[in-house]
Amino acid sequence: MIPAHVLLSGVSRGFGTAKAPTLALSQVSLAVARGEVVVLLGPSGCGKTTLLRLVAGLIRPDAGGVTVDGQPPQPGDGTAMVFQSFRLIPWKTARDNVAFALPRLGRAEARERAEHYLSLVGLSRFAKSWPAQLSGGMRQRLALARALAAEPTLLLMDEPFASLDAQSRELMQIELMRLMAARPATVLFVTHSVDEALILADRIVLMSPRPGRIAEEIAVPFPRPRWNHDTRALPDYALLRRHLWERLRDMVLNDPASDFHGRG
Ligand SMILES: Nc1ncnc2c1ncn2[C@@H]1O[C@H](COP(=O)(O)OP(=O)(O)OP(=O)(O)O)[C@@H](O)[C@H]1O
Repeated sequence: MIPAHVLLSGVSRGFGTAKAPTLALSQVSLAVARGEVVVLLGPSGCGKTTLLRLVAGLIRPDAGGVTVDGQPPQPGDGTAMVFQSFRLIPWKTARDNVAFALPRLGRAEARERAEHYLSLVGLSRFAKSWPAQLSGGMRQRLALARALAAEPTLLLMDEPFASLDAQSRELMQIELMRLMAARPATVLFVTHSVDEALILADRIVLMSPRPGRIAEEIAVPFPRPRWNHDTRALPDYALLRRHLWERLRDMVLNDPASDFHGRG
């Protein structure tokens, strides 16, 4: 059997105080193969970000185990993260934002690598621009270039396209798929969007809240590459979309902590 790249075994993680505890994740087990794109889909508070932070080595589980390449994860270590808030350094140019993320390289080599990745995301002309001079979509491309420039084997993406307009979001999804086809990495991608999950994932992990658990895992059968035909026109797309949407809706309507509890 091929060993998993990322492995969570019976992981539980809580926050808060003894009087007001929150069980963010309860008994979560998940194996992610090398090069697989797994999308974590679920309503607010189901522990998606907590799961990513555990895999990044930013926090430790209270119970159970997390390994990356068979070892407890350490921040850095071949793993890159991309967030919804771009987390760019405002006083550095686009090129230097990317180069800054490559501290192990010499200055000239880091700049050269930065320029290469800026060209891959179509930002060569903006290498000397400040983040404030870029549109939202361009800033997210810059954040993606910065993550990819470290040439990670594991990419952790926390709602990276959520703040983009609909058109930029679709273009970024295609961009990500193209980049992953050229230089494969294992990807754990968090989203609230059913369509984003269906377009990007090899496998969708549907999570339910309070406590965060895996409710269902779905292998996404659509052929790749998915950018050169209309995946959404496939009959199975509508079926899967409806199934996921109904499950998410039911989770939200049945969650006493949700504003939508009991409606519908
Ligand atoms: N640092 C923290 N301190 C206290 N509670 C936390 C902390 N991090 C997460 N939680 C709680 O754990 C639960 C899961 O949070 P998490 O952010 O992982 O969920 P999520 O699925 O990513 O949510 P969203 O989709 O809204 O980002 C929530 O109830 C949250 O309030």
